[in-house]
Amino acid sequence: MISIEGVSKSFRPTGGGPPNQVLRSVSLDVPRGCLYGLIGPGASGKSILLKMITGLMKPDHGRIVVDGEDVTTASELDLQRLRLKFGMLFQNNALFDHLTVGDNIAFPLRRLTDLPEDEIKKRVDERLAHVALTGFDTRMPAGLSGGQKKRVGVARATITQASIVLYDEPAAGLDPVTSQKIFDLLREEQQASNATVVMVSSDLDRLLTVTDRVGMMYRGELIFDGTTAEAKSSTEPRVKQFVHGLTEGPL
Ligand SMILES: Nc1ncnc2c1ncn2[C@@H]1O[C@H](COP(=O)(O)OP(=O)(O)OP(=O)(O)O)[C@@H](O)[C@H]1O
Repeated sequence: MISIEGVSKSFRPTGGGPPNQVLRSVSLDVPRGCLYGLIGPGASGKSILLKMITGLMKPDHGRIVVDGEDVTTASELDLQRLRLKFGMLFQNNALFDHLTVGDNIAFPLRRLTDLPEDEIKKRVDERLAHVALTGFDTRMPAGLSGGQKKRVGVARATITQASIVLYDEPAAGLDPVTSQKIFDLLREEQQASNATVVMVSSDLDRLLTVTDRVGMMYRGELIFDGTTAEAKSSTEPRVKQFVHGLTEGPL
């Protein structure tokens, strides 16, 4: 369960001028075992909210409680322990080019746990099988297609069996069929582990095929929170325009 309570954040421009308020008193509960899709136009605050859930960025006001622990006041030491709870696939969190596929996937386990190497290898092989890349462990990322790289990213994000998994644009740059396959894979992973997942994606047509609930951000505010069906039938003009990709409307 992720509980976001009245979170606000502003940035001061380096050259002076008025602060840019990027989150405005956002409150939101993501229930355990929910696949939550966070949508909204560019620069509306979606990625910032994901970063705050991990404790990577602190809000100016409000707090975020993850499985009963307040990540906004957690010390660096607490956060290190808490990061075992999190699997992440961030927008620019590309694979390490100098590491093999197997070492990329093993990376969170080596950094966050002291599991023996044979156990790590077992888990890497199991993850590779899950994302249909058995035998790819010694390959280098440069030799993979875009879709294969994303699947390696999914394997890395899920290897610690984290109870909370965050994805920022997990299928960006892929063709529609490969993109749908990535979303289906994420959904399967989430259901198999009953993880709580928050996913940002601008590929609404595919995102909304796998979400349980949807939230829409607009200029730093959460203007909608409801089930996927409610999002699709919303009459709120901004939500309706965005969800259905209409050219006419307030956006
Ligand atoms: N470190 C930072 N310093 C200053 N401003 C920032 C910083 N990070 C983000 N912002 C600003 O916060 C706002 C929200 O950014 P965010 O990345 O959360 O948007 P987003 O909704 O994820 O957008 P997109 O869909 O384009 O990725 C933007 O105006 C951005 O310029």
